Amino acid sequence: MLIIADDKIPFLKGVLEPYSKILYLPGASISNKEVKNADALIVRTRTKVNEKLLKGSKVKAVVSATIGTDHLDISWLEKNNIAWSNAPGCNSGSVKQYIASVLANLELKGFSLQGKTLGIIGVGNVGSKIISVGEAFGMKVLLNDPPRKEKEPDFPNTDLNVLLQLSDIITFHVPLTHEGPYSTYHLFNDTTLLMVKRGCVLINSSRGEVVDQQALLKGLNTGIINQAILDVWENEPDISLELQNKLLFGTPHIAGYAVDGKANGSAAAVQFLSKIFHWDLDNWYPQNLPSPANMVITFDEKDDGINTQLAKAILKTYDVSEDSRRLTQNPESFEYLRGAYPVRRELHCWTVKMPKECEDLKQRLSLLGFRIKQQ
Ligand SMILES: NC(=O)c1ccc[n+]([C@@H]2O[C@H](COP(=O)([O-])OP(=O)(O)OC[C@H]3O[C@@H](n4cnc5c(N)ncnc54)[C@H](O)[C@@H]3O)[C@@H](O)[C@H]2O)c1
Ligand SMILES: O=C(O)[C@H](O)[C@H](O)COP(=O)(O)O
Repeated sequence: MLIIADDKIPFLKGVLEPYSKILYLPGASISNKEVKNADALIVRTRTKVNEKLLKGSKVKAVVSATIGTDHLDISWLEKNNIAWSNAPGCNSGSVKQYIASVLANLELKGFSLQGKTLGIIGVGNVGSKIISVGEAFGMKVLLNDPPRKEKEPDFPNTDLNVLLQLSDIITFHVPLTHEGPYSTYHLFNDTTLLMVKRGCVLINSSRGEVVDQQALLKGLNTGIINQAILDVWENEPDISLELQNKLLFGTPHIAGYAVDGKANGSAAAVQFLSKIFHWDLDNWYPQNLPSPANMVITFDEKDDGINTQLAKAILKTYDVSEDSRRLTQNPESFEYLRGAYPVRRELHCWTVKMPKECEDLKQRLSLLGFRIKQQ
């Protein structure tokens, strides 16, 4: 048996070898020639899994160690009886930390978040975790997810245009889709630009093509949009330098790249194949995940306001401005920066040591997912 695996998926080496021959290849270079004799594929977003790749092969199963599925031609896979899966929710905690870090930076730059409105478009695994980030900073939170509203009549949906008009910060967490009533390709465009509250902040960490970059540029050039933060871009890795220069932060598609998110993705991939090929890895999970040396945060800046304290705690776990700086220095290193990503652990891995009297701060830190130790 032969499995082809993307060589950038961590924690896999040695795990599947007792069950199959494994060929590790760079994701973008996996082609029909290599795949011909494979039984299964383990991919990331960089491998387009479609008829061109799989035609004439004996592949029986494809798994992507990612949340997104827009690189998989699902209808072709299903028509050809090829079992497939992604890793739902795997790095949602990592994206939560990314958005928390963006908000923390905004707070410390003087964009006071208390009482402002956060509009979340797409409220699935990631979007639902962003609600508590907004609430922790004392923001009002509006949600837009028409597919959920259709299935769950009680879902508190805000019409897209209303959300755009009322939100000080708009953040996208939708899948990239090109068809159907809820298609998201260029969901943000010239028309929706005219709906937003003047001076708003736009964040996109979903897929680049959800936001029409020309419309975003127009928004930034005219002041309709005050600041924009992009983790995902049209035409990755060839990003628009004109746009990059106008962003508050631009990062190389790493919002989901905390160690925890990657470990969850690898585990989901292994467990999926284990069930199909009847190995005894149905509950497999990577051991000894790498961590920073010290994951304890001590609070003593009692004079800071509560949102400043929250922001400082978040930035001790992860500062998005550092990822943005690295990409600004080397925009052509987009893929390199992804491959050589430093160790980052999600918020729930960090302990905050704090004085007993700060009950409100404690609640807000808990909303963000921190472990709390009161002294
Ligand atoms: N930048 C990164 O590193 C990173 C990491 C993880 C996920 N992502 C992207 O974020 C997307 C969302 O992740 P998720 O785990 O929350 O996915 P999910 O499938 O759990 O949730 C997506 C939500 O979007 C909703 N939706 C679909 N079309 C919509 C529309 N037109 N308007 C509003 N809502 C709509 C769906 O109903 C669903 O609730 C992924 O598909 C992936 O593309 C990016
Ligand atoms: O869809 C996802 O899970 C994320 O976008 C993920 O971070 C993609 O990572 P990649 O497969 O490109 O390494």
